[in-house]
Amino acid sequence: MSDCTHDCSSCGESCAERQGGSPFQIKPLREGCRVGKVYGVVSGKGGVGKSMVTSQLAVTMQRRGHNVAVLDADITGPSIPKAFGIHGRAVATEDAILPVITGTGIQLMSVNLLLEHETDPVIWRGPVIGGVVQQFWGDVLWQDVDYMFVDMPPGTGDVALNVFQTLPVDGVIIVASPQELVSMVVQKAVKMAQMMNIPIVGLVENMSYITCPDCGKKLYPFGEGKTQQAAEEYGLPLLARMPIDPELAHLVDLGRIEDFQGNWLDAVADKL
Ligand SMILES: Nc1ncnc2c1ncn2[C@@H]1O[C@H](COP(=O)(O)OP(=O)(O)OP(=O)(O)O)[C@@H](O)[C@H]1O
Repeated sequence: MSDCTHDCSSCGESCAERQGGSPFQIKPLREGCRVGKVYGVVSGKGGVGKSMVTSQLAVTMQRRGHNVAVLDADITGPSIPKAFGIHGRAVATEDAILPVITGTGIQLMSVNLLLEHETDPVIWRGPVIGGVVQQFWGDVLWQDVDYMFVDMPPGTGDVALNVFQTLPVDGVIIVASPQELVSMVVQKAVKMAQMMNIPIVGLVENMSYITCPDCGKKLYPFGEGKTQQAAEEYGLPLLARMPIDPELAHLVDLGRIEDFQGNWLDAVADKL
């Protein structure tokens, strides 16, 4: 264990002297609730399209006839409700919270659905964020979910670690930009999952190329060809390559991710 500061509120260790109990216990689900498989969507750093991939995967699996839920564990940067056009607040019973249901029937929970104003910042430490995610798991009335996708906090720090240890994650999907795939940042995310014994489903490369709207030619602004090799070095399958798609960005801005038409994530869905 690293040097103890005796400040349990900012510490991720689960030692014997810990005050306030371990932050790493997985709560049981509410009576009558069911969640099948839980997949975390992770990235080595922020802004690479993790939320985009989480919501697209949810939509893809829902279209295949499964019951799907999204747990937005990116507590300090929640963007899932906006992608689905949801701006209201979740409804609570006396001792539980109801997930918000999207237009196509996906169950959602995000801190943004509980804040008075969705622009309010969330300034909490890692273990507190882990506690909120624990409540999202144990206090939300998830109804007969086949697949739950978790938008994880970016990076491999304290917050991500706490969230990993509060959810029964069956596997992770790692999202990276082409530059990231050939850098150490992705290696850190891969190693974190391996150290926590969480299976890695595969890699999704986002913002791989742009298709010229005039001639249809694929342009690779960050270079082509190195990422497959990088994936092989990690011993992981590169399951999808998503282009930079202005139409997709526009749909997210309009809150209409459920209308997207691309099938880039089919290989990921097949593997799940
Ligand atoms: N393939 C894409 N084509 C067009 N726009 C994209 C694509 N991927 C992501 N974007 C846009 O880039 C921005 C960042 O994406 P997103 O929020 O999914 O990243 P993130 O990794 O979840 O970031 P953070 O971890 O910081 O929350 C969003 O505005 C999103 O709509």
